Amino acid sequence: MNCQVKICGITNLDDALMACRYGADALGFVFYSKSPRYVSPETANNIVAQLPPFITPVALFVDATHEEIVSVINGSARWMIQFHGNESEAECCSYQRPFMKALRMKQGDDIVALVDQYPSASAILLDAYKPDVPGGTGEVFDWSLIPKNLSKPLVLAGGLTPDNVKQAVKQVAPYAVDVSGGVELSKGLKSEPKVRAFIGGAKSE
Ligand SMILES: O=C(O)c1ccccc1N[C@@H]1O[C@H](COP(=O)(O)O)[C@@H](O)[C@H]1O
Repeated sequence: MNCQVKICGITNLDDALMACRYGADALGFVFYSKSPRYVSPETANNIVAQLPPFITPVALFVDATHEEIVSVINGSARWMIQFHGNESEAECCSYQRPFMKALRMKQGDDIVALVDQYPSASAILLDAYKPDVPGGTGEVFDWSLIPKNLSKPLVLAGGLTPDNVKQAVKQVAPYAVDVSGGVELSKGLKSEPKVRAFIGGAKSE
């Protein structure tokens, strides 16, 4: 299976084009102002306008307002949305764009039931849970907690790196992997060797 790869936390055009050159399928842009990877709608839409064809830009929000979301997605018909907060199915659907819903893995959660709350999602992203931090934590969760019978394509996230992505793809067989901190040089800036190694590792399985 060709595992899809999303490189998240893109803040500049050079990193975006570099990730595309090494085979990224999707690029994530963080519109959560408390994140060190925050990017403005103007900058992000300017980058998206210069992306090669067939690359999916993903707009990441954490409990954002309707106005914030619309101010981004109105800039391009190419946007897919990643909801990384406590958004309901009804809210996620209301933008009439393809979306994925992030769920943060806590011991004891009924993941199958949580996934089933989002029947309109194109995919479900599973990330590590850390209190008070919505994502981009760099932490890995216990992949053995992932149920085999999820009703949606799975995007695996949380603490993935060039060193563990191959094992993750082998063990979990996700539809896609998503990485932010694991391919950075510093917060918000991507490392070319790490991006190359990550995508190569994910797609070698
Ligand atoms: O990247 C961020 O700063 C971020 C902020 C708020 C919510 C989500 C965020 N990123 C997403 O978090 C996961 C895991 O990131 P990491 O690889 O562990 O750094 C991933 O889905 C990012 O898209």
